[in-house]
Amino acid sequence: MFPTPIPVSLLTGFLGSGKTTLLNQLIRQLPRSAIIMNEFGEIGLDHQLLQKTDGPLALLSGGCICCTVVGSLSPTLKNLFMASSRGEIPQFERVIIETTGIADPAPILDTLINERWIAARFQLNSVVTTVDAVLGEQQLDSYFEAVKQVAVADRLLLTKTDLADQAACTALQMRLATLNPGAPIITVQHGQVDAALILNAGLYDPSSKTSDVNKWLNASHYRPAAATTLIGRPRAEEAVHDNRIRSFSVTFAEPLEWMGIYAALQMLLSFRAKSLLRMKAIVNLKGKDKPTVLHAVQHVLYPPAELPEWPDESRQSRFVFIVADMDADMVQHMLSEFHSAYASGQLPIPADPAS
Ligand SMILES: Nc1nc2c(ncn2[C@@H]2O[C@H](COP(=O)(O)OP(=O)(O)OP(=O)(O)O)[C@@H](O)[C@H]2O)c(=O)[nH]1
Repeated sequence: MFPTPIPVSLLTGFLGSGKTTLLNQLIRQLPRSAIIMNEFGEIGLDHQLLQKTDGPLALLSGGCICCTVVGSLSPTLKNLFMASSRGEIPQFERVIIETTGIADPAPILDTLINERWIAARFQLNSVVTTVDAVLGEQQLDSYFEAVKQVAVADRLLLTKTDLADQAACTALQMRLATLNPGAPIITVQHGQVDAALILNAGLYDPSSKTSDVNKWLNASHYRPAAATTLIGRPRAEEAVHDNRIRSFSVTFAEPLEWMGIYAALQMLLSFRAKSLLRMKAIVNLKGKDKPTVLHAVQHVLYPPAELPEWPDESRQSRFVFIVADMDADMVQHMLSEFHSAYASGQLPIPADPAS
């Protein structure tokens, strides 16, 4: 038996958008946090901007955490855990990973989910993305990485609002809400924010020790797949990256065949991993009274988890997707066709479909 996994929050956001400033505020409120900072250069500087913290601090220097140094994340987490268990460093109750400004969160999540030793002890709790109120528009226009960081966030923090005019802030907020309708947008100045508002965005809230699936899924904020052919603001030249992103929901009234859903998701994850930025779902599976929750990021599908009860009266299966360069109709079609093929016996169900 392992103890409750330690929550891990991923702090991302474009270069200079205020990640370290925010981190300084967070560690004041959450002194028992272990901090992992990823810096591009061989000699990192960012950590020198970090104020003194009571918790342990680890640096991943010399490359980006999502590519060159991704292999270092797992030993770093292991070392922190073991050193804390042996009493060599202070005990910590959460981990905050600050990525470089252009990191892709998927490989980081891959480490957290697919390495068994790590997955038994750590659990992703939130992806927080900072967006610069002054330069954010321009960065979203120029860099698809910035758009993806917004699209995968659980919480969006609009920083430097003291420097931007109100109209620009409002326009940027509308753009962010279009790119990621499910993530609350919180405005911050000099990183000042209540940590409780931005951390604990995962399905399981370690502070209250409860799951709030409706809050996590936020399905009502997403348009149905059929209504998403044209979303967002008009297709201006400079918003070309935004036009590649689609967010939508897919619902099913009838209980679903797990093997069909699993096969459809595996196809998407295997062949369109780069396009599947994020998927969350609460699913009514045939033969099960309780709901199953699913969560995927690019090629990574979290292990399905059964919830103790339905969050409301509805027994519909609800999926929300955030995708890039992928057609909402195609996704809906695949889920529906694979479900039907297995439900009707066209495709045989293996003896133990969950394995
Ligand atoms: N005026 C103002 N300045 C801010 C605010 N937030 C951050 N800054 C400043 O913006 C600059 C960049 O902030 P950082 O926190 O270092 O940004 P970062 O995202 O960690 O930067 P990289 O690690 O280089 O990607 C610093 O000079 C901060 O003091 C804010 O809300 N208002």
